[in-house]
Amino acid sequence: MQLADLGDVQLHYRIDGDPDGAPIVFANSLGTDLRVWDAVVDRLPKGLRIIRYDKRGHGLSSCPPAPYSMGALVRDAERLLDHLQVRDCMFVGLSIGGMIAQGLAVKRLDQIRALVLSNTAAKIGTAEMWKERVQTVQRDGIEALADAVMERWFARGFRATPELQLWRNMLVQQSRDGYAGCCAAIAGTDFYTPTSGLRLPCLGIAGSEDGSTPPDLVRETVDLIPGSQFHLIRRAGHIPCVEHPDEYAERLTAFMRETGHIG
Ligand SMILES: O=C(O)CC1=CCC(=O)O1
Repeated sequence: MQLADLGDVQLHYRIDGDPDGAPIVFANSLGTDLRVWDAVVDRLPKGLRIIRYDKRGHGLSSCPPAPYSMGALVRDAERLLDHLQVRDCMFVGLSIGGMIAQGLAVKRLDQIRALVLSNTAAKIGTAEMWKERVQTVQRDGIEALADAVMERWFARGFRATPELQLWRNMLVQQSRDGYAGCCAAIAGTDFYTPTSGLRLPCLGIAGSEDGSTPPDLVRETVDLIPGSQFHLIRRAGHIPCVEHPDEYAERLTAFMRETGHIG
């Protein structure tokens, strides 16, 4: 558990695995922290340098005043990777983390050699929808959204398990300002044109029951990058790394082998 002081923001990050291994970086979604990757990290092959971080306003990172821009979130990731001297990583971005991944790949191809765009899109929702969400959070807190968010995050079967409450707790314990700040960043993001210009190995991952970024939307985004692969996880919502870590880690590992990221 470490903190990178980037001046205007302090980012909490964690590194597991082999310090000299091939780097894989994970960026999580709105209202979550780096614990969403715990089960996947446990299932990855040995010998990787596994880096996870909490974006601004989330987890144990600091929370600058909202709103945030996508440019700021991308710059945070860029500065963190420079701070850690990361080059040629595989970058796995979940939802808003996948938007950060697209922005970073456009800006710093020296840092990223392959992308995993999980449950994300070039554009998510409408500006109006995000504006309403910001208003609700600022007025009534994250708790007011939590039940609806659980329906999008997880498929029906998982929602019936006691584990659901843990993830609901994680959501409502996030900072109200940090959550609203990131909603504003998503509202202002449309990466269709820049992402269309990307040329690097890309894997899209979608959940069959994802209520936030349905499979067709994920596929439409990864299809912007020629040669991309697409993997659908069945009986999964928006956070399949939590619901189906075995399948998720297997697919990541296969992609790392196919792209030569690991031997
Ligand atoms: O809360 C949701 O709808 C899920 C989500 C959208 C963008 C993101 O990062 O999470």
